[in-house]
Amino acid sequence: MTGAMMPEGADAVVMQEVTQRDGDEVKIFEGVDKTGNVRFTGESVAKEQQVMGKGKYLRPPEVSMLASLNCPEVTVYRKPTVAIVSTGDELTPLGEPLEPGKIRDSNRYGLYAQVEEAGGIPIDMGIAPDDEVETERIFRAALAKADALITSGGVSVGEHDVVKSVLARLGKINFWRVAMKPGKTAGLTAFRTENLFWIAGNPVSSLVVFELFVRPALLKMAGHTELLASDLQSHFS
Ligand SMILES: Nc1nc2c(c(=O)[nH]1)N[C@H]1C(S)=C(S)[C@@H](COP(=O)(O)OP(=O)(O)OC[C@H]3O[C@@H](n4cnc5c(N)ncnc54)[C@H](O)[C@@H]3O)O[C@H]1N2
Ligand code: MOO
Repeated sequence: MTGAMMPEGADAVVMQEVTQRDGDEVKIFEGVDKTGNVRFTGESVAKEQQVMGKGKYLRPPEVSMLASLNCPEVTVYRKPTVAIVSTGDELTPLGEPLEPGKIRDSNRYGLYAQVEEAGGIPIDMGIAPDDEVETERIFRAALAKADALITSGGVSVGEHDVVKSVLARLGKINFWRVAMKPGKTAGLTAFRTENLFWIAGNPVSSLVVFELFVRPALLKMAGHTELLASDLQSHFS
């Protein structure tokens, strides 16, 4: 009877597999330590012991622990909503035929998956053309419903690279260009309380810049205190 209260006077339990019933008697074939197979009140969590603190990530074990302590509700951070835009007239979404000179848009789908994996809620804002007015309209629409924006492509110095001038109008450019490769054209604009991350169009840049700059920011927005993967922490220290 696993889980039952100990009968009065008993202080250990023998597993029934090592016993044999013989009328009113029980034969026991294996010894058991005093208090063997007994769980005591307060054994896993002592009275007034703190089981988890602020900034703790609620994974399945934490949820199970909260349930065992009869905590049906806890205060949590809201998951950040993150709008994702690909920019460039050459881009073709999935499912459409690829015309000569066109490139399949892969960043938007990769970034979507990265946002989900980092615990955010992605909002797909589609592809913005190489046109300042339309790009600004799409960015503003995105920021009306998201806590952050990630835009890829059009951030270099070419005449079709309209993203930088739109982002300069929208807010304060905190940085643009980082001494790394891939990803050297990464930048960050602050708009009200929202962060706008700009990433080069190169698909490898997109993946790497997200991991280095965007993921830690999203984790911070979601209340996490450990922002860098352990292998990155050791690399930076
Ligand atoms: N004069 C200079 N030219 C370039 C420089 C520089 O410093 N000076 N840096 C180079 C580097 S490094 C990169 S990276 C690119 C970054 O420029 P952009 O962000 O403006 O990138 P795009 O031209 O828009 O795209 C680069 C490449 O990636 C393709 N792309 C764009 N978006 C997507 C997408 N959503 N999915 C898949 N592929 C995408 C795009 O078609 C281009 O082939 O600038 C260099 N030039
Ligand atoms: O340095 Mo560019 O930003 O490859 O990718």
